[in-house]
Amino acid sequence: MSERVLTPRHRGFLFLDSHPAGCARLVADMWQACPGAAELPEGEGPVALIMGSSAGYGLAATVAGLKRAGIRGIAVSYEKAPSGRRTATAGWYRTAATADLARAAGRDLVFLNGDAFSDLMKDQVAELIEQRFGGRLDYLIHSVAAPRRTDPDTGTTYASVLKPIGRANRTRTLVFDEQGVPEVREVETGPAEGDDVEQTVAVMGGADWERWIDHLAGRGLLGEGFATAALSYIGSPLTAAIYRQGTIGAAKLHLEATARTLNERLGRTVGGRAVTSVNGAAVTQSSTAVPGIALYTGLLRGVLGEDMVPPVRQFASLWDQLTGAAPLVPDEEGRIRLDGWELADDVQAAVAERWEAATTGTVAGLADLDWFCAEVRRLYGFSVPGVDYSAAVATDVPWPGR
Ligand SMILES: NC(=O)c1ccc[n+]([C@@H]2O[C@H](COP(=O)([O-])OP(=O)(O)OC[C@H]3O[C@@H](n4cnc5c(N)ncnc54)[C@H](O)[C@@H]3O)[C@@H](O)[C@H]2O)c1
Repeated sequence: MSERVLTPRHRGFLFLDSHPAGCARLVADMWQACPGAAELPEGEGPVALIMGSSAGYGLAATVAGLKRAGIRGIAVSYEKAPSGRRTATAGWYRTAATADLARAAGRDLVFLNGDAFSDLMKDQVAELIEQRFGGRLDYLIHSVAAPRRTDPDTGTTYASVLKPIGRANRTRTLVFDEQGVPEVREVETGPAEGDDVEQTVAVMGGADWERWIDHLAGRGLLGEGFATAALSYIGSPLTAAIYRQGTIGAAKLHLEATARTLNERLGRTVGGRAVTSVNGAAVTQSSTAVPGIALYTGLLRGVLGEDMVPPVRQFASLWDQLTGAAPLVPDEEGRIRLDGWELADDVQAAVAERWEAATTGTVAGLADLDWFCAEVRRLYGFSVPGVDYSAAVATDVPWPGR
C-alpha cells in the first residue's frame, strides 16, 4: 500500500492530487451537518438512484438521503482511480467515505463508477434494481455536471460551453496568483456562436434525465408514487448574462421544461412526480469554472457568513418534500425553490453593492476570500479542520465493493 504525505499542488482552481483523509473527513462533517429525521421509514427504506453522487449537490443528496430519508439503492458517479503517480480523484475518496457511512447506517447502497449518459450504465442500474432492490425504484435524483455527453442513439458527442447569448459579456472575476494573492480582473466572454446553444442543451438539458426515466419505466421498474428531481440554478442578476441568460441557462430552461413533461407522464402512469430543484450557489468543481462565479460566491459569503445554507441542509429539505414529510411546494413554474436564502432582495442588494465596489485593492474587505479559498481546497480534501496533513496517507483506497 503506497503511503505519502500530500501537499496541495494546483493550477488556478484545479488541483493535481486529492487528500483521502480530508475527503473522508468532509463527508463525515456533512453527515454531522445534516439534521436527522424524527422518524426513519420502517424496514429497509425506500430505493433511490442518485446520479452524480460523488461531489457537490449529488453528494449532498446521497448523504442527506441516507440520514434524513433512510434511502438505500444505487449511487452513480464518474471518477478516476489512483494510479502509480497520481492520487484518485477527490470524488473517488468521497465515495469510499460515503460507503462507510451507508454501511454504518445499515443501508444497502451500491456505488457504480461510469458514464451515466450511456445505455450500458442504464442497463446495469436496471439489473441491480431488478435483482437486488425488489424491482421497484422510489426516487431518482439527477445531479450530473459534465462537460460532454455522447448521445447513445446517434453516437454524437456534444460539448457544453459557458457563453452569453446575443452579445459578449464583460464581467469581473476573481483570480489568485501563485502566492494566493487575489486579483479582481475584467474578463470578456464572446457570445455563443454556431450550435453552441444546442450543444450545451444536449449536455446539460433534460435529455439524459428523460432517457433514464423512459429506460426504467420501459422495464417496469418505477414504483407507484415514484418521484424524481433534477438540479437547476437561477442565481443573481449579477451573473445572469453568463449563467441564466447564457448557454447554460438555455440548458436549465430545457431541463425545467422536461420536468413538466415528465411530471405529466409520471402522474398519468405511476401516480408519480417530476420536479426541478433550484438550489443556491455552492463552491463546487463545476461552479468555479463559470466566469464571475468565484467573485460572486465570495461576496455572497461576505454578506451572509454562516447564514449561507450548505447543500446538505438544502437536500434535507428536498428529501422531506419528496418523501411527504413536508408539503411539496413548487413555484409557478413547477420548481422546488431552495435558493430563497440566496435570492432574498436584501441579500442581493448587499452583494450588488459590494460587487460594484470590488477591486483588487478592496476585495479582501468585501468578500470572504479565506472561506472561498479554503472551500476550493476542500474540494480536494485539503484545508479540512481536524486532519493532520503532515501524516502520510494511503492513496490506493479501493472503490467500495458490492
Ligand atoms: N454548484 C452550484 O452552485 C449549483 C447550484 C445550483 C444547482 N447546481 C446544479 O447541481 C448539479 C450538480 O452540479 P455540482 O455543482 O454539484 O457539480 P460537481 O462538479 O460538484 O459534481 C458533478 C458530479 O457529476 C458526476 N459526473 C460528471 N460526469 C458524469 C458522467 N458522465 N456520468 C456520471 N457521473 C458524472 C461527477 O462524478 C460528480 O459526482 C448541476 O445540475 C448544477 O447545475 C449547482
